[in-house]
Amino acid sequence: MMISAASTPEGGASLPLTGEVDARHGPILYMEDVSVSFDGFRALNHLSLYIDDGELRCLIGPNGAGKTTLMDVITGKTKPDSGSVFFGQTIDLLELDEPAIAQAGICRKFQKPSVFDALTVFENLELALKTDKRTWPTLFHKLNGEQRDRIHDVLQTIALPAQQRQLAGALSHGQKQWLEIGMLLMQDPKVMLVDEPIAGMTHQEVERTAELLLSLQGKHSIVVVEHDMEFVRSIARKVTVLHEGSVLTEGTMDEVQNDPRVIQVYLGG
Ligand SMILES: Nc1ncnc2c1ncn2[C@@H]1O[C@H](COP(=O)(O)OP(=O)(O)OP(=O)(O)O)[C@@H](O)[C@H]1O
Repeated sequence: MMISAASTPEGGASLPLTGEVDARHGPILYMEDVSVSFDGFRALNHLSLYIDDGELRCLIGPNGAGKTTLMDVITGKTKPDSGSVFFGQTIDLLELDEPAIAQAGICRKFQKPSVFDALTVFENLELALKTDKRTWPTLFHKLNGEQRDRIHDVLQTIALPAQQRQLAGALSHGQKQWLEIGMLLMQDPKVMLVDEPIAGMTHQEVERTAELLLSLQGKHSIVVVEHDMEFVRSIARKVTVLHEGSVLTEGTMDEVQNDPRVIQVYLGG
């Protein structure tokens, strides 16, 4: 879970603060001409991608298209062979390690929820507060009013105020996913990368997740990787289709679904 990485930045390096990201004259996040090879296999092939400040972007593509590798490059897990990756206009992500990138305001939600089952919903959010954990050794530190308000705001956003005293382990699968999104929100990220958020959810949970992600756009820039086309249609403004490590096309869901190249890639024909 990126929360732990974000909350334990390696000391020493001067880390850019979230508020300093400069997206005034362009995208909040961009990758240009990025290539990644694994043992000679090109997982990303001269890929360029631009994400606007506050947008909700969906990323689709067949298995092996490079979606996970793209996320890994943005979060610093994988360093590309070539190309550039910038956060705002000034922060070169290739110069930062994973904890520094998380600290700068880019967080990632993996497919499987990883909340602390033995803690309450409230305590999970409390743990995720953007504080320096090196000077905060216990859970039972006294929250100030602002921190309490922040937790209550996030509880409202993820629609779990009624469950705040419940153990996270007793939540449904969907509720655990929302709690983990809430834990990321506690860090007030600029960019959230969300990997297959609805896998294993009930129909009702899927609808609620769509509402949640839609409510976050504008305040955060969100990149969602998802295979479920119906879900993508329900949230997408702009869809990027990856194929063989490159952007095949971008546009509205209707545009990409009617694109013969996309049809061919998905049908394999
Ligand atoms: N660490 C690695 N070593 C070798 N090959 C890798 C590695 N990581 C990814 N690949 C290969 O790179 C290609 C792109 O993989 P990636 O996981 O990014 O695709 P994806 O679009 O996320 O696929 P899926 O939808 O199946 O998750 C695949 O062919 C994969 O086998």
